[in-house]
Amino acid sequence: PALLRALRTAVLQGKGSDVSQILQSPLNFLDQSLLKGSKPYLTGEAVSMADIVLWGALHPILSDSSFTLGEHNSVKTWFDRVAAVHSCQSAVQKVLQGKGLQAMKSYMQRQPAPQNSQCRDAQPCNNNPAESEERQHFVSEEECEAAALAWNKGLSSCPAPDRQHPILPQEGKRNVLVTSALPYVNNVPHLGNIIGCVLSADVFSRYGRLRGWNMLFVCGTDEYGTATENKAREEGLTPQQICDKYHAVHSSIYSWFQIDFDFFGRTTTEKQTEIAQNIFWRLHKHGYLVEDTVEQLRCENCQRFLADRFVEGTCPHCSYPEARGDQCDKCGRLINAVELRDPQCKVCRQTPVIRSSKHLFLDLPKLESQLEQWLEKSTSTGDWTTNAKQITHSWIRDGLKPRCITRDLHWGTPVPHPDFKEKVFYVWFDAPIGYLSITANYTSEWERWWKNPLQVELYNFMAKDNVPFHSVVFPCSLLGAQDNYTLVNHLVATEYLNYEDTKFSKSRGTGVFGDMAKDTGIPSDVWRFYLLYVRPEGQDSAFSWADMAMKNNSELLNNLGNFINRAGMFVTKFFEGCVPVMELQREDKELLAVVGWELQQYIQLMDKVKIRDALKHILNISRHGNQYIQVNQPWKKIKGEESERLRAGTVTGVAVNIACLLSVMLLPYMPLVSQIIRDQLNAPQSCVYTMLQGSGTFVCSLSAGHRIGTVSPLFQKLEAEQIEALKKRFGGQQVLDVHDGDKVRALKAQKAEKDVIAAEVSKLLELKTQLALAEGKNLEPTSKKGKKK
Ligand SMILES: Nc1ncnc2c1ncn2[C@@H]1O[C@H](COP(=O)(O)OP(=O)(O)OP(=O)(O)O)[C@@H](O)[C@H]1O
Ligand SMILES: N[C@@H](CCS)C(=O)O
Repeated sequence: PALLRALRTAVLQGKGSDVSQILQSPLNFLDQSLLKGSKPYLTGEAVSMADIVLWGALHPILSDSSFTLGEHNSVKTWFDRVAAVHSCQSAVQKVLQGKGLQAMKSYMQRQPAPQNSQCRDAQPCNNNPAESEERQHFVSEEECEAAALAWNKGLSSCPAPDRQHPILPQEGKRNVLVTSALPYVNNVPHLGNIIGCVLSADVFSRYGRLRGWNMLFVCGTDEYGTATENKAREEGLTPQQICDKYHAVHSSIYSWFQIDFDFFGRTTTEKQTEIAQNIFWRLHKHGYLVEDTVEQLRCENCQRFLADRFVEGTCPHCSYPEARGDQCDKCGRLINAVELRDPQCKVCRQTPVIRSSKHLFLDLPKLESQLEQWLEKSTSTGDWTTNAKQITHSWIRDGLKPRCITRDLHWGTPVPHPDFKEKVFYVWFDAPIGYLSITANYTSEWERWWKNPLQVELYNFMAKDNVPFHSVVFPCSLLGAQDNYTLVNHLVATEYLNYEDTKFSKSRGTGVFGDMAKDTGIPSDVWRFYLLYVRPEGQDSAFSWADMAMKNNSELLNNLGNFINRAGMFVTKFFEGCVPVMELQREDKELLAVVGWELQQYIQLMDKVKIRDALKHILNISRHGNQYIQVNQPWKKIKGEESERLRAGTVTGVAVNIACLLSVMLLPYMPLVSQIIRDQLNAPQSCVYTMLQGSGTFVCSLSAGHRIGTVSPLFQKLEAEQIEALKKRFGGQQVLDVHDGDKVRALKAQKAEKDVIAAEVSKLLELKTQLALAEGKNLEPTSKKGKKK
């Protein structure tokens, strides 16, 4: 980063004279390293890759006549030595073509402008090896002293917040109600579903608890509607059986991912019927429901109206050929099923016909001005993600239309109106009411959360496709019901996580699914870490096996794990397991200030639910820590004279305290690893609640004399072959699983025609062959085992 700044200043701004100052600190560091190493090259007696890379990077600046190396004699000698290498000389010719620094101009113009201005122009800039061009905080004398003062205060006796159920809003507390979108109960959740809703909400809830807020985190399965009816048909089970089966599947996957709900419920309950019908009658009473006759698709073969997910066809907006009857997966637009081009019944693939039926509509246009008033307040005072604001804005801009809230189905909350008694509520009218009914199943005092907007702050977590239902349709239901409901204050929507190069899809079986993650043998904390590292914040992102291995090996193993393990091992090996006496020098105080600054950035970002960005600051801290250990070399100093041993002690003590801080910051992301670190360090429980208070303070939590526990490595390397094997094993299996386990069995259970079953069996065999080929297995002739002669 310092070099990029120097180049920018010299090449684009023509301020060559500022370059020495910008590069001073990294060049000091390099000079000292060369001096200490007393070797001709960076890593030893022979020129290495490190020499070539660093020399090549520095060459344009250092070889420019306007720049003088001043006191940096070791750098100068080294630089000239590498420059004498023949291939380096020819590379210089080829790249700079005799134009010197100006040859870099077009390259520099293509580089993004630095975004973070922590390190102001003309100030010395430390080199931060983080991936981005992010700058380290430049530390003043006052900041160093303030950091040392704060550190010396140590832990306060902050009491652990109680988490006694039922959790209810409390006077004088920040009462935070967190929901994550209720996943449909029609299949096993994939990694996209997990990061999009439950995992993000979990991280924020855990963080809120550490901040001492009074948090309630509720979620549950969304069980009504065509998704369930379809699945029941496919599996030859009743909708209730499907709900019971997949509710258990979801619960067990979330518990493996350590999603710490206060309550995980479901929507098929009496409370749901009671509350949904109550809201319905209130809307009816206040005149926000209108009747209309609508044209609907009906499959004469199946003898049913084809609502929502029972029908597929070409999207009238973007021509995506597999759009559903309620929403297009590609453009995200909501669709009226009769508008689909070439519609097909999803069950029998016949073309449906159009029939009319009488329905009830939520009168959104009548609620529009109330909605806009509320939206203006909520979006300006709360933390709505940019996509949430944009999607909502585009809905309002296009003008609201009445929305049908009833369906001709069986599996749903019954519409209580006598003229519509054959119908049920549309799942998107019903599902968000699930948040209320699930809370009601948790505590009879649920209204203290849900009818208490002055005392409660509501955060809704979801992915982008769910936004309009949470920002427009559901708020309109609640506003129209006029019962002082708590409306969303912070709508947090992710973009999509893609699988390698394609979209995750439950119904299409693409991607890695929750149950597979468990079978990989990779710990759930590592899955959490990687998903949060690539959380689609601001733009779509992608899960990639190779990238997961790389992040595990570089960030977790080499950076974070390495630092924490080394810090603990030094205490164990050199100080008999007791934290040594620390006498802080300027360099240590500077580190305390830098770490404190990273901690404050983390808190500011987490407060704004920038979960992915905040994680980078944890990794920055361990990078600073590694550098600090590397420069100070306590393993050497411990063998020196008294003053050196004291120095080794200070460095070890500071490092192990940073490790303790890291365990606290990591808790929302990797709860198990966080606990293991604190167990290894035998850290006092109060450290968890002290350091994240206010704007964040890095205090000494393991003081001299503190005895730590047994230290052991935290992470394991993921080998390339292992990842390749996992990719093959899990990459495309879901299609086969669904096919194998469900379809053929269901057809047999339904006593389908022989040739229909035979067709499915042959598809299944084909898939098995493809899978075997993908796994590199030899193809055996089909076994005749068990066949009757
Ligand atoms: N790729 C994704 N990345 C992030 N969140 C997602 C992704 N796909 C779905 N979600 C979110 O997960 C939740 C469940 O979505 P849903 O059940 O529609 O999953 P799906 O894979 O799109 O299913 P299907 O393919 O059957 O439509 C919703 O909150 C949705 O916004
Ligand atoms: N079941 C919906 C969310 C309802 S809040 C979905 O999974 O998209």
